[in-house]
Amino acid sequence: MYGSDSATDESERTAFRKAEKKYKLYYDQNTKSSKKKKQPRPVDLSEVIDFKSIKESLDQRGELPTGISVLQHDFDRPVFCLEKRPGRFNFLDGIVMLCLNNVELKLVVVFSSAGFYFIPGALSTEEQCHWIRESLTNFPQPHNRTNHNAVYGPIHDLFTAAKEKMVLAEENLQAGSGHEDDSLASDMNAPKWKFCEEDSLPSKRNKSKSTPASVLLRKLRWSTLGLQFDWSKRAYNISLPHNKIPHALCRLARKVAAPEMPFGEELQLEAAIVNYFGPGDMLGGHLDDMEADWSRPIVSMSLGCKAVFLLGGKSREDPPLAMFLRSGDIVLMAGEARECFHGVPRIFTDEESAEVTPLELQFSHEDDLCFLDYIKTSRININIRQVF
Ligand SMILES: O=C(O)CCC(=O)C(=O)O
Ligand SMILES: [Fe+2]
Repeated sequence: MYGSDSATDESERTAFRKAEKKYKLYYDQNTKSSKKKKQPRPVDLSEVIDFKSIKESLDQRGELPTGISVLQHDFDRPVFCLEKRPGRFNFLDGIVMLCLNNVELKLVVVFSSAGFYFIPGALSTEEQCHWIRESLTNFPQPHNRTNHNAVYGPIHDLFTAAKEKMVLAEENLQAGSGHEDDSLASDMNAPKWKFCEEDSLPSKRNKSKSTPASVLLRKLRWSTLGLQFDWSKRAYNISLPHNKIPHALCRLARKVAAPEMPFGEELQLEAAIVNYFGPGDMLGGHLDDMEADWSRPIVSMSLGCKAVFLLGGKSREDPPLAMFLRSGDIVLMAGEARECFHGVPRIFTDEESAEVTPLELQFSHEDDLCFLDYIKTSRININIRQVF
């Protein structure tokens, strides 16, 4: 899955790496005054596929760019589909079949899809807000693991603690007590962490050892739902305690995955990864290759700030296609597309490019300002998959 994307000399040279560097956020160093706010380096976005404007030109003029088709499907929005994946050889574009039908010889050209589908604006603003709330409050709760588990063990109620300006501080272990619900953290001497008010900490030294919940929230990079993934072994660990994927999420994923499922079969949604991106964060090129059957679809939804997504080919040498992902877009990667490198080199957190105005309006109630505060400069991705 992730992790193998260190910027070694070799990876610098691949077409995928070059595209990542093209879109990645860099700041201009040579601002004359050091007091001047550092400026993001301008990036050429002219080659980025924009499915929102493709949908507009389909709605208004019935036009579609070459290489992209629209699927008849019971989803109430158009489902776009790439006719071939990046890097695919031309002679494989169409498979020519000879059919013997009642003595008549027919020549049929079958265009197989690349297994990559894009539904722009699939989620309403209300649905987006629902999944943003869930991603920040319920999804990072134990038994679901997060990137913070490795250091702190399971953390409860991070979002509330951040809202209440709490700090996470080390607590002396009571004799015999251990981490209650983290089977990997079996070391009884491991420090235990607890949220408290900063002023309640007894000494300056304790204060310096504590971490504000708001910092931990900003550093939340992933949480996992359903079957838990053990990153150290790079495998699903079915013996770890886990919660079921919420029904509503399964229902949504099944509906989106339907065009890529054999007739009568239903996708079993067993695991999901929630990725959290702050300004400057990226997800390096990778394959999701830890599942038993790679051809099974992955359903992936975008929330919050706009991003650039790269879809490469089966080799990092294949030049990837870049496309915008906006809040409410859903992507389906199935069949061949499951074997393609992909990643997110850039999210846009500036007011103009983030395109989060509908979320701002929806989260305008006083009680929701904490969600708005987060999502204005963040992106969340939820991707759901069958493991076995
Ligand atoms: O953030 C995204 O849109 C992609 C996430 C992804 O590829 C993954 O988690 O495997
Ligand atoms: Fe992925």
